[in-house]
Amino acid sequence: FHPGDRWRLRRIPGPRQYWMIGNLLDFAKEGDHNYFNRLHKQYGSIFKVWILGSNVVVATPELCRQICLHNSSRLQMPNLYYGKYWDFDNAIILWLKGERARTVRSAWHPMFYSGTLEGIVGLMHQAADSAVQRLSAAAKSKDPIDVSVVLSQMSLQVIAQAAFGIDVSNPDAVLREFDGKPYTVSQLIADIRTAFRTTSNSKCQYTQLSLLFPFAVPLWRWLANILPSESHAAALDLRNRMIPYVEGLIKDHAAVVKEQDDIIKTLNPTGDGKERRGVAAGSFLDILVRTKHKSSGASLTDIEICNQAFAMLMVGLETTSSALAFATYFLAQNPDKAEKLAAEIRSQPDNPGYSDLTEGFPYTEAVIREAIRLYPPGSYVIRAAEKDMQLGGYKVQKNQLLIGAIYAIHHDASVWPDPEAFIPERHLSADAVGAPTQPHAWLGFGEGARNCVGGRLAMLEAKLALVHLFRHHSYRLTPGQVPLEIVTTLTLGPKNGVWVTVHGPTW
Ligand code: HEM
Repeated sequence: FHPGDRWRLRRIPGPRQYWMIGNLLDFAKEGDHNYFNRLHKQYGSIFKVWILGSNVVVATPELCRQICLHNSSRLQMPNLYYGKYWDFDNAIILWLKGERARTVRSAWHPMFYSGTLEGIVGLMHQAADSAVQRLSAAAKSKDPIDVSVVLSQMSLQVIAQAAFGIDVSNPDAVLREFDGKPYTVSQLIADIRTAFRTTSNSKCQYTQLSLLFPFAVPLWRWLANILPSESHAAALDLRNRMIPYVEGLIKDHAAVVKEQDDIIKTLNPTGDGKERRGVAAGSFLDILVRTKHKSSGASLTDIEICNQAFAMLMVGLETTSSALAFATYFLAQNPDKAEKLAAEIRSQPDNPGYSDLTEGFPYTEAVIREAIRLYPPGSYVIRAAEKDMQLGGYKVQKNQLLIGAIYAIHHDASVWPDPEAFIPERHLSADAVGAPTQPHAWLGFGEGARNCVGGRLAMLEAKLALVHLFRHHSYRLTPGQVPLEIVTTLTLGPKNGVWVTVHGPTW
């Protein structure tokens, strides 16, 4: 069906590809992490698959690093939307390329400077305190609780407050009204989850058809809008709420900025209003509104700003809370490690500040890194080859889609001894038992110019959360969850949550 691809990649090993569907069925059935892991064991460090296009998959730290360092764009998913928000999907950071990607990424960076992060540590303590209160209530009632839900509410509280100053602690609080109907915090949370699930829309038949027959995209777009699939309809529906909501925030922000400028000008008529310009810690919107495109000097459009705001809520929520849920899962299974963690936490001040958290708590950090190693929320990276290149002894051509199979690398016994075991100590020193046998083997935040921008925020929040969760409580898994069921949408997360019973500080 794709004779050109078949011929070009003929020397690279890989599973049999079926007419039209390639390897899509196995990929969908097994989940990307299991599928690439199995193929890595069968075919080695480099192999080819066909999943909505031909892909060359690499599964060693060195090759993964090579594709990430030499290429800085990914696959662009087809845009199947109509109407006033059609441009929205063209601004998703994950798919941006070249100068536009650099500008938009640079708008994210100040969010993660030390000064900004220092400013939101207090907020993180508050959010973690609320999570602990819910866990204490579960300890009292002795009822099992899904810790992933508690952690995801905590992450949302942090990210929504830090980025927009929205208080999401009350699920019934009304954020705005649309056509006289209230838009509440719980609806926003549901919308973020749907947005996350439908971002790449790879399970929608029209997306699949567009990737199979790209020349007919206008036809698939038309069909998607008159006969939408379930996921396309959900994605459209939430755009009609979330985009006006964020647009409203931008308008409010502009009004506040103008008011402040007016006050400053009244107090200091010769000034130019720059006194206000110090970036208020946590105001992602403020940073975005003032970002200019590097070449044209033009401001970001409202749609671009909305999209980043949207993305911040999505990626900031699911990834960190999944990593924390996984960490709790492994700690609940390994009481000796949980005890060691609790001992480190109890040896430190109650409410550690920014530098205590970033410079201290080595075991806590090792626990998080180990949880992400075993279940990386970003289970693979994608790049498009910028030019013809040699990869693992094979020639690949410009524009070839390349995948770095993070999960498979993290589970490779030749890289990580005893790979299925939860051993946080392996991250503490190069000669520790279980330490990786190769450099750059931990790829939890990706690599290169398109690595995770939010890694520092994620690590800070995760450390602080564990400090709160394990200072006063210990956790036992409710039966029937080993091995944990995993779901992969845009990221990898626990399929049915992580159910635990909550107990006192020690086992
Ligand atoms: C434990 C939590 C997290 C994990 C494991 C994680 C992992 C990843 C991975 C693997 C990538 C792809 C990197 C690559 O292609 O090389 C990525 C990209 C990204 N992450 Fe994270 N992430 C986490 C938290 C966050 C947070 C909290 C934010 C922001 C608030 C964030 C924002 C982003 C963005 C914007 C990108 C795309 C960057 C680009 O395309 O240039 N992430 N993340």
